Amino acid sequence: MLVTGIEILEKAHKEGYAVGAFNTSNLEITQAIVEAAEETRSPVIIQVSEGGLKYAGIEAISAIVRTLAEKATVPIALHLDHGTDFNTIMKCLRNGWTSVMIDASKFPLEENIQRTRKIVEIAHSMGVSVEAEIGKIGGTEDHITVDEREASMTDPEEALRFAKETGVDYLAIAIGTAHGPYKGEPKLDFERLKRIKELLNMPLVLHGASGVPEEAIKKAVSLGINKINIDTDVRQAFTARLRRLLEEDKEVYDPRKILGPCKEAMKEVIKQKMILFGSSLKA
Ligand SMILES: O=C(COP(=O)(O)O)N(O)CCCCOP(=O)(O)O
Ligand code: NA
Ligand SMILES: [Zn+2]
Repeated sequence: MLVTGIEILEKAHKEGYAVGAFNTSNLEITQAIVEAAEETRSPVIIQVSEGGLKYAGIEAISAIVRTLAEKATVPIALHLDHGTDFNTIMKCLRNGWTSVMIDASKFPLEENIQRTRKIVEIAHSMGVSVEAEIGKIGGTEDHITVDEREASMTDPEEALRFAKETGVDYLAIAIGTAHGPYKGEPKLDFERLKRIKELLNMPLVLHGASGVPEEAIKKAVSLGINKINIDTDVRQAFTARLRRLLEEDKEVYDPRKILGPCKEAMKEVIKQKMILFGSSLKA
């Protein structure tokens, strides 16, 4: 069933587990996420980035996700990932999204608070939950120095003020992860996470979780992460299966015979994540 993000994440926060938030931009990825959630009995957040909306068209991808989510027997939220454009966020709200992220983290704190509060007021008036970001979660391609990385991490006291002044439902924090594949091993600042959770006592979001070792994920969940964003690992599962399939079968030409196995490969990766995050059997 289609539910709001806070319905899923409030329970995860109270019971101390995390829920996967997986990006989609087409039918097969959406099917892989929903089937993985059904087979592991997990709640799940299906999210679309602004790039994904451009690729699929907001009406089409909204119809695919909402149709599959409403038929599913596990709770599913439809979430806008990294919403930066006001009109795009409003379009998602008009298209039945049940959760939106306003990512104003590139602005100074005061402006991030103003922009976030505005979206919270509108979304809450429509019964939709809101995620925001404080601190900067870059991409692994960003060439930043160690001090810059340190400076980009979330300041716990600022996070407390941000949460209080915006009314946001769940907060994306920067504790050392980055979008995209990692070159070395990411080092998460667990002390910082622990402090933020103690101060805020609300659902917290980890971006850039693909490529983070399982032990670090488990520790982050034990310290209070409740929503975990995964995109790169699913993309890589799709592409690895595709390459192998075309290598092994030079004759195949039916997209269903190509996309079908790729969907299965993505589903297996997603199921493993759901079990790792502790969301299996929580639906
Ligand atoms: O935090 C994450 C995922 O992080 P990951 O890369 O570690 O999986 N996300 O928020 C997903 C980012 C998706 C970006 O999509 P576009 O390419 O369409 O802009
Ligand atoms: Na990553
Ligand atoms: Zn992200």
